[in-house]
Amino acid sequence: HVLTKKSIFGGNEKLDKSSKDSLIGTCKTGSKCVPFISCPGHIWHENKELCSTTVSNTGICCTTGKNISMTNASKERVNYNLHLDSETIGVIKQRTKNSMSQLQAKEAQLLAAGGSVVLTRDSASYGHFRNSRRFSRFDSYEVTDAASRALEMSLATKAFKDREGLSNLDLEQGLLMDDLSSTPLGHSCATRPQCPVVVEKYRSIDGSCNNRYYALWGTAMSPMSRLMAPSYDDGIWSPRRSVVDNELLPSARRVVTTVFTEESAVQPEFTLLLMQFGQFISHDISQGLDFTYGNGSAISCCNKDGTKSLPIDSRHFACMPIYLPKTDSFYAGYNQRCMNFVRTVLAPREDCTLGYSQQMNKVTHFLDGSTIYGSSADQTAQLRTFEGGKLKTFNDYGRELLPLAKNKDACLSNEEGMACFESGDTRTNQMITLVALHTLFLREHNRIADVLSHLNPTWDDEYVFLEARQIVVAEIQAITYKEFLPAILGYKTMQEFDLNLENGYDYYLGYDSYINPSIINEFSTAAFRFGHSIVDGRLELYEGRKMDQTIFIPEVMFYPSQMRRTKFLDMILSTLTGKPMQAVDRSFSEALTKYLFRGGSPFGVDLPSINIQRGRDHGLRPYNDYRQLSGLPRYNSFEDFGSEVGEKLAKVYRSVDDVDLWVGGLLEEPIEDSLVGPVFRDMIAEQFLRTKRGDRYYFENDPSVNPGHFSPDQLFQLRKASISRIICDNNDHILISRLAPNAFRVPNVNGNDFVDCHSNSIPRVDLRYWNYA
Ligand code: HEM
Ligand SMILES: [Ca+2]
Repeated sequence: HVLTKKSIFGGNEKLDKSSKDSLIGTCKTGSKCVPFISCPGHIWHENKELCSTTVSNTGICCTTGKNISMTNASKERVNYNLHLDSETIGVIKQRTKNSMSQLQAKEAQLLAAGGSVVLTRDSASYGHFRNSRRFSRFDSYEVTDAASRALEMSLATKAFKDREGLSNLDLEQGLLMDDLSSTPLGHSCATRPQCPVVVEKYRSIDGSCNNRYYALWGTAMSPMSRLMAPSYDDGIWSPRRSVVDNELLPSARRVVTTVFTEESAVQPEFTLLLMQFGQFISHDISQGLDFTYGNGSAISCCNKDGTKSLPIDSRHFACMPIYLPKTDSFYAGYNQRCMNFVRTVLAPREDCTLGYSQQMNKVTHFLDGSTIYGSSADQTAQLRTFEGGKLKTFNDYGRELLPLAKNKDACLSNEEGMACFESGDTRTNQMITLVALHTLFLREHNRIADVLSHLNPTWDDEYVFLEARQIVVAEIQAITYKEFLPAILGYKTMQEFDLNLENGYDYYLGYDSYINPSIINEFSTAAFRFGHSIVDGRLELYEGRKMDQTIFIPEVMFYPSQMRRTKFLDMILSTLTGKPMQAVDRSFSEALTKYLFRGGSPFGVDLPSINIQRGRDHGLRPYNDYRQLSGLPRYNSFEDFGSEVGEKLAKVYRSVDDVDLWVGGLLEEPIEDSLVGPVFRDMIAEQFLRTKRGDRYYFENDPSVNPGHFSPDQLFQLRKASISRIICDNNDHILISRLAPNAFRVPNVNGNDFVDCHSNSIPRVDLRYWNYA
């Protein structure tokens, strides 16, 4: 019996049934059995045909793989074409222009008035804003320009919607399909990259032209994609409201203090390194930036002392401050009633149509080491030495650290003797354990560059750089799919979604040019933020057996100077690989809920509240809608969440259909051997499937797809890559000579026993297979 693997996505490769376990299932010809989430457009189809994706899991027969998102009500969709004639466009254009000038005039007015409309550097909210740091002045200009063009299109959509009397549903269904590029509104559209005619052997730095037909897919500064159309009150950008009476949703902070706790419970199987690697790769694939004023300064939405939010007409249009209840168990003690929150910048739609707003992803959507190399040619150039293919380092008395940041704003303090680092990602200094990972991969690049130069003496700087980068990216991908994802998702899900690496010398044959590799908004704004629950607020550092210190993490956020202590990196790595992470549950360290980025002030910001608010900012639909998307029954009452949590939810939300995605997802029971519940599991698995199947340069792809493909021998080597090997090869060799073979798992449990770094149990990627001389 022969199944067609790629038929639904356009290809027609024949596969033997026995070759892929994930293809168990019987569907009519022309359709494929996939997990529900992989087939969004069809979930709501009347004649849905069920099938089984693995022995135990139910899926759906799917005839299209295009990422079309429809809402529940799409059955009632009326099919009519709207024509944007030149008169209509003229009117819209004029209205948009007026609205834009009004916004600009107001901004200027706010800035001129001064006072509390700009954040002060000493506040915790300014620490939060540091996560939005632009790389350079030019970078800042580019973001602002793209964001304001996108905003223009949103305003144009509003004008059109009002004029034609359209409903929100019309917008959700993407009814406005006319390409406006040749109309007067065209200048607001995304600039389409010019792709080289000759095939490029290496992936571009900004991710452009990865897809041969959709050059923008996955490119830095392009919009995030979505599983489902957004839920906005106006159908365009204003935050959703309660389904009960269209009143405001409960304060995000009130949800946090009512539903979440701050207890510490360890996850005994996995180490803190799993947490830290998770943040590292989340930074590789996603970064939303907050709006700023045109001059780059940080927007404040609260008054100076935080006792109230600024009135709507005297604050920036991107303000969405978080209301802090008078009775708040923590912030009330500091008389705080307002937490700053600024909305994410928008990106022009790829297809130059009118429609709902879309959030920009600042970095390349691909898992391509952009945290190391940057997401623009400009940025990469500043990180390279242009000698021997290497990246710049700061040589601190013989220890190679990340280069020092020139930007005074990159850390809390950037004085003489302190340290503050530069890398391909502007969030590096946020966490000292994150700095440690960046340092390891920087050293790995330079280590590989040295070996390659030695093996191939005729190669010039450029060639060594590109080859070393390609190997480092392959290692990151191998570690992610071989070690990281199985820990998060469990082996069954890895199989069901076809996420495992191929074996031996085989190429992966699943690339599909119809798959949009872009980051899914629901993934980065909710599902992958499950990681905030596994953070431990305190890090115990030891020098051998001697206790060195306990770090309360807010003390080292944007303050990584201790990296300069000789034994510090090794101590950090010992802790990351030796101590268990926290459990995935509804409990968060107070380091994140009370003291985040506090710097010198007595209180910080609350990350869980920010996550909830961010979900509303990005128009994420309520949790229940995504249950349906995953093929699960909707919850009808709060009780369905379990009686204890249900009661808590009922205290804050007025309907189960109001519960925010991030909240609902975290409250789920983990399924089978996975760390997360079914909805988050589906979203994470679907994202990493697209990240793999939609990346032409994915390291296992074959020569017919990947112009920079590896040889079978090289692939065989790359599949040996492991996070333990990366640490063994790139630590300071002062305190670390032994590690467990899988450093994401707690050592000395289930055979994951410490071995010497020279042992074959932590295999090496043998670079002699890159000898072309
Ligand atoms: C010490 C640990 C961490 C800190 C202090 C931290 C802090 C933050 C902050 C401040 C944001 C931006 C929030 C916003 O304004 O919306 C953020 C976003 C995010 N975090 Fe974390 N985080 C940590 C660890 C993690 C981990 C372990 C993961 C995943 C395994 C993770 C996944 C994410 C994701 C996916 C985003 C959204 C990125 C984007 O699209 O902008 N974080 N985090
Ligand atoms: Ca990337």
